[in-house]
Amino acid sequence: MSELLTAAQMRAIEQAAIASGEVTGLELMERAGRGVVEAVMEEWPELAQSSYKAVVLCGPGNNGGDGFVVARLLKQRGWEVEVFLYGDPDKLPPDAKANYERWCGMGEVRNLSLKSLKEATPRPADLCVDALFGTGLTRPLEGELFDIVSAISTGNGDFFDQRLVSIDAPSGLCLDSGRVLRQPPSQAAMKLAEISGQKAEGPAPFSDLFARLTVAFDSPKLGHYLADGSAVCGKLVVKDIGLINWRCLQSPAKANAKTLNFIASGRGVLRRPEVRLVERENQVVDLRWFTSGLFVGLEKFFPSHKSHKYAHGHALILSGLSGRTGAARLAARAALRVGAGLVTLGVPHEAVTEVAAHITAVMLTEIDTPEILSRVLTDERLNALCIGPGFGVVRAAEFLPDVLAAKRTTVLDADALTALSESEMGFADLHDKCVLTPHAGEFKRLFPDIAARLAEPPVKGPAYSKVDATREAAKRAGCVVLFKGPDTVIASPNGRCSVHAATYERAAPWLATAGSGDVLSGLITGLMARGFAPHHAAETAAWLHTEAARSFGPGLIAEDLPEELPKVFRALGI
Ligand SMILES: NC(=O)C1=CN([C@@H]2O[C@H](COP(=O)(O)OP(=O)(O)OC[C@H]3O[C@@H](n4cnc5c(N)ncnc54)[C@H](O)[C@@H]3O)[C@@H](O)[C@H]2O)[C@@H](O)CC1
Ligand SMILES: [K+]
Repeated sequence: MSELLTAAQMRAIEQAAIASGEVTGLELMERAGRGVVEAVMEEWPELAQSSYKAVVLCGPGNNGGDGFVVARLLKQRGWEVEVFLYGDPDKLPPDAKANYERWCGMGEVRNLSLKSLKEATPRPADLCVDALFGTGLTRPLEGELFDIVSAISTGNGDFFDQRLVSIDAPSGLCLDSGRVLRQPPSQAAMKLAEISGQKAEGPAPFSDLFARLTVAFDSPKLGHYLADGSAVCGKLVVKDIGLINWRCLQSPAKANAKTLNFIASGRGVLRRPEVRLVERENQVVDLRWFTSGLFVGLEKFFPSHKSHKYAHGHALILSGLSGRTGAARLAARAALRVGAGLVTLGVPHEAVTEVAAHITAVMLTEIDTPEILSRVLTDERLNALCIGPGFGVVRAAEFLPDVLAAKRTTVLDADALTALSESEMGFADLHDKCVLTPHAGEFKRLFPDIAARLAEPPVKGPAYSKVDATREAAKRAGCVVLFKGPDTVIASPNGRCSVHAATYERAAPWLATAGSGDVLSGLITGLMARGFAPHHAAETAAWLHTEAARSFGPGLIAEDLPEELPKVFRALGI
């Protein structure tokens, strides 16, 4: 299981390990540099066959220190290595300084400028190592540094031949938010923005693919997955630097006083991960648990139905008016495929014929008014609800009070979210068994101030992130919020948070197709019917949704997603 760390958490872990006497900072830096060289040779095996030319750009902190280690290790392999330093060598932190000095015994260090870089690369280098900034980036790049980083971004390969490896992060990327820090806007840009009514933004050194390979240490950071992170990192490799086992083995009995203080301060080293990456490993375990029938919770409500279909729950999906019933039918099909025991569509009278013509395993009940819904919900076996897909905003506003009063596990999506944002009732009636599934536009309508903060250009680090925004939203709403995107963030009011990334090797751009969101809602509803807690259901649904899309491949339409699930389950061995 991966936990996604903030830069401060990573720093705190390193400091605690060093303070405990487990390892020195110098040794950690050596392991980091070794990890980078290893990752480079794994990514480009042709580079391991002979010796080549590298340019290494070192920054003023420990990221630069890693760069000096990489330079030394490549030189020891017989490479021609040109090293550049941005900043004053006398001001380097101690471990970086030690590695600077070791390198000085092997080769020259040039002052980093566009001119010196051009002079040193009459022919492009085979590898460029970006060791300018990592977790210590606090402000946007400026001046010549800005120009250099813009110039080296992949595609601008005057100085090197395509292979750009970034140590820890593409320099300029905020590792807490996945956003590339921008300079404050110029006066002219502000004036222009004022006229066009848009937000003024200063320049960023890059905004799309930067590195071909990014090598991080210990654990991935939030910024590797959120926002632009995955686009600018290229491929992400995380190398162990020996701290994971140390963290696992730490127990209060073994830890020394400094570590104990650290644990007590609760800064995230030894306690449960604060943000987890939703991955195959943890979802497979969870899925086995649910298909084995050992789920908890429902038995206590339906003791006599333990091995009956009711033991797998009964989901009620509310349908829109005729001509708009497709969305709810998609959701219902997904709920059934993901294993809800029974799924019923609640359909308005005038759409009954339309819906009945399309369904077989899904059941149908007529629900025309909120009063009828309340009557239907006197059947306590209906344990999960979904309202919103194709439902109509006005109807959603009428139904919402009764839906929420029923206090079932409930997914609110699409029109239900718009109705919620327009209604006077605010978030007071939501309860902790609700899941809101907004995309960016719906999120903005529901939480305009939070969305505005997230839209502010990131001019200093750590920048406000989608994790910050979703956590704030979940706290305000008092329920789980799943904020959609290629970087989906799921947060609970207690701060529990997960990131599901359909990026890097899990990218499935064809998932952005009409009706795909309705399927996601159905999956969450179905899993909640089966007894999954809301946060867990949202995580697992997001993962299965992408997995089904990846399994099907390009050409996918929303209808294919539920039908692909059996294949996904089979591939998982369940
Ligand atoms: N601390 C440790 O023990 C380890 C650190 N490691 C490396 O160390 C890195 C973190 O090192 P640091 O905390 O020194 O941070 P960085 O090396 O990322 O950068 C910090 C320095 O950059 C300056 N700076 C920040 N933003 C700037 C900007 N826009 N323009 C100009 N200067 C700017 C800061 O004032 C500071 O001097 C990690 O990313 C990783 O690569 C690894 O060696 C593993 C071990
Ligand atoms: K870097």
